Amino acid sequence: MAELLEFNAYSQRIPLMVITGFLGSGKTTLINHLLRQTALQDTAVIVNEFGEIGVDHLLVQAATEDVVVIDGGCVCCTIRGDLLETLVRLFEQRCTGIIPIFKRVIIETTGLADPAPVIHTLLRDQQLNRYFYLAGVITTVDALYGLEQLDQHYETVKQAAMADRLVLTKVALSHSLSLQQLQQRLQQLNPAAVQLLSDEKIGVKAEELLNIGFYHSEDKSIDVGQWLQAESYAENGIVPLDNLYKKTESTEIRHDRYIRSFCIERTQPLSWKVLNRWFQQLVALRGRDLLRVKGLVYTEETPLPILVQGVQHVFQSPTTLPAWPKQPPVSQIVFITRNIEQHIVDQMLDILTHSRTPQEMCQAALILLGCQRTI
Ligand SMILES: Nc1nc2c(ncn2[C@@H]2O[C@H](COP(=O)(O)OP(=O)(O)OP(=O)(O)O)[C@@H](O)[C@H]2O)c(=O)[nH]1
Repeated sequence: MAELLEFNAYSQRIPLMVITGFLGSGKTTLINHLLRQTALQDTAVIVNEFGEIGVDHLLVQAATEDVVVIDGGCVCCTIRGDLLETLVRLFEQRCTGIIPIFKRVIIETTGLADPAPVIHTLLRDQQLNRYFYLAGVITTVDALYGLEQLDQHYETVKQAAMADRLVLTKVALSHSLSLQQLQQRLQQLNPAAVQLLSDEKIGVKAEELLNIGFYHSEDKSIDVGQWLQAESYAENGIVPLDNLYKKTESTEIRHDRYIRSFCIERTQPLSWKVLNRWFQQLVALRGRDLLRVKGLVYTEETPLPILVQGVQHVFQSPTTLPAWPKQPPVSQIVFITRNIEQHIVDQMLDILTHSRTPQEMCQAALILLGCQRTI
């Protein structure tokens, strides 16, 4: 996390939304629903394989080699080469009038894949960040098989942990008790992500999936409060995660059992150097287990808030925002981790804040190294 980004660059960039979710959890079905709605016209959709898009052929207006233009001006295209290449190519085609001027991009990830590499590219690639920004992550969770998938596939846990919105699909097929249990587990796993219920016939309202990041491109407004939802992490801390498993005798590995979500708060301004060192130690020693980090920090160097976000070992360049959402200013950094406890992360920040010598700073790293790691 080196240079600070100025916020005003955002208004000139195109928002990117990632739709992820386990194999067969309903990503394509959801996208098909969304593309039919006027609120999501002027959207470009990128999928991994052309055949997979399954866009309703009745919607298709024109097709070239790897791009389909849909009624209403949406564009669907396949990843040829890598994601970066595809996005740049789409942007060029948009500028030269080969395809309609889209206002946002949806990227559908493959069901079995870890969504982190896609998110890393979107957060960090400098060429891409000149034209686009990551506006949010939407994760589909199968209401019928979601509980089982959370138990058995760490990818499902990661996909849910990285989400800004969770869309529970196939709700009409699921039993109300298991749906409730799934919602509870997802709430524990990712307390800030709003859960939307969906089914093949109903879908979800496009408006509920727009404006899910801190910057709303539609009206160029900022809403860090709803993006961060720091309060939901505080409430979440009251319920021990393991309580959700008491009713079962099963000894299977339950991947989400090791997920922790919490918010670190400081009312006093922090040194940017200290914050940087804190993130660097966390990333260097446990980057793999930092599933999602989002925060607004109050530093000694500027009266303005600085926004930080990262997924595992990749952080976006920190961005200075024009004003605090509320007074007095306070640093709030939310974490979703695998097997890293709040008190460790909290203690590390305290140690680094009061350290004077390199030996003292090492103490913070030693605490993290000393905590249980294996799962
Ligand atoms: N009843 C019902 N079926 C659904 C729903 N969503 C998806 N399906 C069905 O589930 C199957 C998989 O849906 P897709 O939308 O292809 O899922 P996907 O996540 O895109 O699948 P992959 O790309 O293979 O990972 C299809 O047969 C859909 O018709 C839903 O909400 N309700």
